[in-house]
Amino acid sequence: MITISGLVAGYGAADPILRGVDLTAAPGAVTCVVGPNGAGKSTVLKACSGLLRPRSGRILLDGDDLAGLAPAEIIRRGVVQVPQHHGLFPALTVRENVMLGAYVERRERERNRRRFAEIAELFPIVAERAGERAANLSGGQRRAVEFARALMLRPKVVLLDEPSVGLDPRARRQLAAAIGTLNSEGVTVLIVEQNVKFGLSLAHDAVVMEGGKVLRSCPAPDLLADPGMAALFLGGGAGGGGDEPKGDA
Ligand SMILES: Nc1ncnc2c1ncn2[C@@H]1O[C@H](COP(=O)(O)OP(=O)(O)OP(=O)(O)O)[C@@H](O)[C@H]1O
Repeated sequence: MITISGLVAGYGAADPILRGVDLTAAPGAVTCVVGPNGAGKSTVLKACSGLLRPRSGRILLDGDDLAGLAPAEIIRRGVVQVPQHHGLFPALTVRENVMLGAYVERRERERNRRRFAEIAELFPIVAERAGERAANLSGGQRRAVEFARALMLRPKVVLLDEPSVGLDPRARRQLAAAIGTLNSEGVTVLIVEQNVKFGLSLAHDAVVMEGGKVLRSCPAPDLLADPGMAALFLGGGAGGGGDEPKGDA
């Protein structure tokens, strides 16, 4: 469980982008953060993974405060972020890319080898294309390999920053299946998604952000059914992503 309270964070000396964010990602659930462009959604993930040092507030992982810890320490504690773009090394094989997920524990060779075998069972693409260069994969297949890599250290929490960007509908279905696989491993998933309907259709819980604050937290189906949602997202320029019907995943 991740519990964020009073989180204030920003870039350089400028005014903070996050102005007191409170949100919870329930254990074993998928929580989707939505909101207009510039709301601060990705900034929340950067603070959780240690890429951005919060100015104040707490980010509790099962009661321990992660705020201000170094990224490598946060990974060791069980929180892994899947980056938005260019997550794989194209010249390396699928296997090499997945094994990099255990880089901070690279001396544990035997344990990592066993974990790779488990992950290859969870994600068929990893088993089927293990020896092939990542450059040869489709967009949806790459996302699956990125998720596989994120599982190497048995994380408690996986942070996904706009995973559907650039994917066609078929690849989005593969992505949805891969997120289901992450979740079936008992991982808590915190996802930021521009494609609001797609993100909410995968999620148990929803968090709406605007202007660096949380406007609303509720079950994802409640937000999907809310007629005010379209006004917020279409009006706010986030584009609603209305091409992905609920349940299509
Ligand atoms: N590295 C950075 N340096 C300075 N400002 C930044 C940086 N990254 C983001 N920002 C600013 O922080 C604000 C929030 O950005 P953030 O990426 O968190 O928003 P978001 O809700 O994820 O929106 P989007 O969907 O457009 O990515 C924006 O005004 C953005 O310009």
